This record gives sequence, C-alpha cells and structure tokens, in this order.
Amino acid sequence: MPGLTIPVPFPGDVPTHPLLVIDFTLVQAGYPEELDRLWKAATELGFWYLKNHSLDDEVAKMFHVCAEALDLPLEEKMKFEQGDSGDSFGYKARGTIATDKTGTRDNVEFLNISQDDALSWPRVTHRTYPSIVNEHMEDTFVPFVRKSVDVNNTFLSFFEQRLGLPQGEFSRLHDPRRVNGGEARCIRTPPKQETTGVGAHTDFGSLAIVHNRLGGLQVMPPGTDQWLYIKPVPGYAVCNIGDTLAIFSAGILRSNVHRVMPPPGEQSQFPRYSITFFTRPDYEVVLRALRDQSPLIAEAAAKVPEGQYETGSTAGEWVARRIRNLRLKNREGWFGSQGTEHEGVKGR
Ligand SMILES: O=C(O)CCC(=O)C(=O)O
Ligand SMILES: [Fe+2]
Repeated sequence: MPGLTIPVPFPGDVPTHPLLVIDFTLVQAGYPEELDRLWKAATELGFWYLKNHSLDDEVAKMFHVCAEALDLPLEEKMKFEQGDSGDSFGYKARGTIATDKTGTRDNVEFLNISQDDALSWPRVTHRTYPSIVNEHMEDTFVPFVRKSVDVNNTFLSFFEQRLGLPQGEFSRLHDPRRVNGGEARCIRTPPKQETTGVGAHTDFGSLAIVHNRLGGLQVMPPGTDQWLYIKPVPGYAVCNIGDTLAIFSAGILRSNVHRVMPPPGEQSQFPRYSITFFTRPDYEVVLRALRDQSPLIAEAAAKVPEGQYETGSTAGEWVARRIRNLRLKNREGWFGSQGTEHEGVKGR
C-alpha cells in the first residue's frame, strides 16, 4: 500500500526536537517517576512520545482504510465535505484553508470521523460518511476510537489529579455519553510538495494522539522562533495538549504551536498519511479556567490578565468558530490585517 510503509528513513541531517518518551503501561500502573515525566512533558512543551499504547493493530487498519477512503474520486469525497459553517466532521478538500497570513492555500485533504458517530454506530449522531468508511466502522474505526478514548481518559484522570481538581472533573467535561467534538482524522498530503501542509496552529480540543510514518510534523519550542521536526519513531505515537486543556488549567497544561511541512529529504517523494485522534470537551461545556475548583489553577489564573481564559463560549460554539475562521470562504478581507487563526488561546 503506497505511503503506508516507511519507504525511506527520516534523514539524519535535519534539525529535530527530542520528546520525552512516556510508557503507557507505566502510566496506567501509576509509576510515580513516569507520572512526573508525563507532567513535565505536558506542562513544558505539551508534546510527548507514547510507547506501549497497544494501538498498533488498530492504527495499521486505520492507515489502510483511510488510504482507500482518500483514494475515492474527488467527486465522491465532496459529497461529504465539511462545508463552511464550522462543522469538523466529514471530508476537508485541499485548498480550503489558509496556511499563512497572506492566504496561501493548504495542500492537505482529510477525513474526520466523529467519535460520537463511531460509538453510536450504526445510529448516526452527527453525519454520514463514504460507504468505505461505513464498511469498516466495526472492524476499524470503532475499535480505534474506543481504545484512543481510553488512552486519553487515562491522561485526563492523571491531569485532573495533578491539578488538584475534584476527582472525575475532567471525565465529566469529556463524557463520551454526551455529544462532543472528538474525532479520528486521516490526513493525506500529495508527494513532492514545497509549501506548508497544515499551517502553524494549536489544537482546538483537549488532547491529540498522532500516528506518523513519514516526517513533516514540526514544533516551535517555547521561547524560540525555530521550527524543528518531530522524528517519527516506529511504534511511538506523538501526544499533545490542545487549547481546551490549556484553558481549563489556566495555561498550566501547555498547548504548543505546531505545523506540518513536506516530509524532509527523500521522504518528500512519497504521499504522507497521518492518523490522529482528538479528544474534545462535550459541546455544552463552558470553556473557562476551573479556578473555583483548584487552588493551583486559581493561582495560575491570577498571574495572567483578567479574562484570558474566560471564553464565554461553550466548547461546541468555540470549536465551530475556530473551524469557520479557518475556511478561506469565510475570510475575505482578513489577509494583511488580522493574521491567521493560528495564534493560540486568546480568548476567542
Ligand atoms: O499530521 C500530523 O502530523 C499532525 C496534524 C495536526 O497537527 C492536526 O491535524 O492538528
Ligand atoms: Fe495539530
């Protein structure tokens, strides 16, 4: 299957950023040293490698089925396009969002399958998908979503405990039984690209688990202005914190800026696929720093300008607004004046 195995290794001569490696089995077992390292990763860079996540089989199937789905004729995929009204689920065609302040069009396409639709299958919660997705809901999407939800719930329980929140608070805000924005995403970038794939951004939701075979993902470490590749390591996922956890924790959990560039060196000759799972809060949850529930968060919130982490919006509205603002059709007249939708949490 083209693009799914690693055709050529990641080059040794491009600048990379090391990530802490977190062993999921040790997190589950509550090893204090592993938990300390996870906390360090989540609060300093907001990114870490995850090993022993036991998602390998599910991820292999996802790469396979997603490649087939993205191979469908454009006309067929367009029947499921996410549109310009802020919906995330469905197909996103190439060239529909800007990757920089001048309005350069992106060159990635992706397919987002809602967590709710996978978990309620065959009942539709949000929308329908191409038939190849439906055919593989039970053997591919549902198991991938279930296991990914479990991994992220383990992280959420630990973060809420370390933040001093009441037990079960993050589980309550990310309750899979309520309607939420969680989704599985399959991305494809064509080979031989020279421009940015996914522009600089922070993630809209709470947590992401990214599975990469080819390079391309880059982070800008805090306090620098340099982009560095995150080297894909076979069997390791890359996890990162998104904006909604940064908001709930008044910035204690770090949502760091990242982007996707063409794979480096010889890898650029191949199409790039990536598979991500995003956990997002339930639609009805109001996004604000949870200062009244944790002295630690109250202390952090007191150090930033009043209202910085008070969005006044529910997660459903807030994420939809961020997505709407990305779509080029909604952005006429933006370029040159207002910048991009990529500057992180600024009370939007
Ligand atoms: O493709 C990747 O490596 C990461 C994609 C990403 O950052 C995103 O979809 O938010
Ligand atoms: Fe991202």
